Amino acid sequence: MTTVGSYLATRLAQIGIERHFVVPGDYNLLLLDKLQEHPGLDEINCTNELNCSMAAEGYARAKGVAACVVTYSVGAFSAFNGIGSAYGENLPVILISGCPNTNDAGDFNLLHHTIGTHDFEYQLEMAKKITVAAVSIRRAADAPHLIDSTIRKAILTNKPVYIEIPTNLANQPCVLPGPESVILDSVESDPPSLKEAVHQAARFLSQKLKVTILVGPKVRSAKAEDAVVQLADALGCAVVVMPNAKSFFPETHPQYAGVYWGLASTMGAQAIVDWSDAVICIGTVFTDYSTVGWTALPAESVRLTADVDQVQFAGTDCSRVYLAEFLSGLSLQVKKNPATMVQYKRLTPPEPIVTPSPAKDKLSRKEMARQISSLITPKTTVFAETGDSWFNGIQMNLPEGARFEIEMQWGHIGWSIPASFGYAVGRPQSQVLTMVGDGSFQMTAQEVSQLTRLRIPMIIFLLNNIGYTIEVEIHDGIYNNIKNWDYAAFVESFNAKDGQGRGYRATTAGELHAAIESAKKNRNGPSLIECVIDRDDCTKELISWGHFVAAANGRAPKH
Ligand SMILES: Cc1ncc(Cn2nnc(CCOP(=O)(O)OP(=O)(O)O)c2C)c(N)n1
Ligand SMILES: [Mg+2]
Repeated sequence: MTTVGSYLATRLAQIGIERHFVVPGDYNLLLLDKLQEHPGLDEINCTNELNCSMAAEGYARAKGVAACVVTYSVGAFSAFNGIGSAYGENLPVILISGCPNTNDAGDFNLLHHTIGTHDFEYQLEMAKKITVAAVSIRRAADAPHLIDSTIRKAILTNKPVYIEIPTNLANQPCVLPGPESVILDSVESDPPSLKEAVHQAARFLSQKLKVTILVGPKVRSAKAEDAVVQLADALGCAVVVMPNAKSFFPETHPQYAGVYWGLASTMGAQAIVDWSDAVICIGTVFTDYSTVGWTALPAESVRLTADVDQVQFAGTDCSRVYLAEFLSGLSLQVKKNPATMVQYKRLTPPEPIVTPSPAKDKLSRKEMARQISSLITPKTTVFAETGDSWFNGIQMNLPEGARFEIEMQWGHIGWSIPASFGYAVGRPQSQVLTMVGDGSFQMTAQEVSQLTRLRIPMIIFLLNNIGYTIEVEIHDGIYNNIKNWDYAAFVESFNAKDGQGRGYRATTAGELHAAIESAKKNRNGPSLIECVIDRDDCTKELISWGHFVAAANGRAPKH
């Protein structure tokens, strides 16, 4: 026999979690003890539950799955925000919340950390809306089945789930876990559907002259990145990626043709998609933001959509066809069709060389982006926060192996600080560079203290343009003005006696260069470099993007 808490700990370790993110509360303390007792798990404290859930979201980007443990209501309500992000970003995060003693409902007790009624179901009902499975364990005997079935749903769907454990059950006895295959076994495509999908897709493509592959964000969660390369090699066509799929196809591949993001695209990418008579949309998600207010969306007639478990195009719709299997099967049936790659090379001039600014020059956005870009190595992971950081990041070229993380679906400003922290915990071998605006930073800044605590050598580029510039470009108003902070001093305030965090302020090209050289040497803690930029010195892509998003937001009511 084991206990409910130890059963959960075993399952979390079996799915690959080594660090779980927590904020303690009296409803989860016994559970935290049980998790910490497991030799394969180490808890990571966070400063609040919003950051805890975002750190788990970031850890899932690094490790494929994550868990965060919070207390009832006052903790879980904040954590729901990170769960929303995990849902939108296709990340299996397991939200675990303590909850009232199983006797309290029946005893008609009123309790702390509740809304002050006898209803203790509301949190579970809320969780059902933002997860693919939400369970409340009311008896120890039910724990094994509920835990296994809920965790399996997260693994199969790459979506978040919710498990609620009463404060008096974590230490109650239950049976030992069975084989891990019960939660980890993969699922295969339906063979006749797979065969039909591959056959019809090969036929559709054989009738096309100008084929392009468009890679979307779901290729990561579908574990299909290698299969995309296989299909690209078989076709020889141009391959473009959506902004939230940057780095999910190697930018050093000879057929890489850039980021397709309407007017915010990298050079030549939009033109080649517009020129194509077939666009293989792999794991794509077309939203108002990713289509620049619906101005960049390949026509239905040219789209062959290959989704996580479905293939759809003119006259064909096949379900239970898993993405990696479909792409690999298709790569064996298609013929070379390099037309779009030939055309891309013809219509795309070589990248303009950005010359370094003289050291004494006032720091410009362009010079900041140039210096950050030059830091990226195969071991780098770039985090780009909502804001002009998105547009700066999209334009940066990535060497083989470098990764790029963006939260375009949920778009919670401040995500990048806790998420990059969680990512760095999951992938300590990466050098994480985070680009975050001043407005976003102010949302979740205190999580930098955990980077100091764990001595994580992250470099944070804080783009200080004294305001919400991305909002300004959508629609301006006094609400886009924010209080300035002394960001360098703020970060060093977390050192207290023994921390090694460093803060720098760069107002010229030379100061930025010097700050970067110092930050590279600081291997015992985070380095934040505040880049002081003019409020209006933003990318031209943000200006165009903001215009079209504002137009989409402003469409007159139809009825
Ligand atoms: C939690 C949350 N609250 C409000 C918003 C709306 N929003 N989106 N972007 C912003 C401004 C971001 O400003 P910064 O981080 O300074 O970025 P830039 O100035 O554009 O570089 C807001 C206020 C949001 N995206 N997420
Ligand atoms: Mg700003």
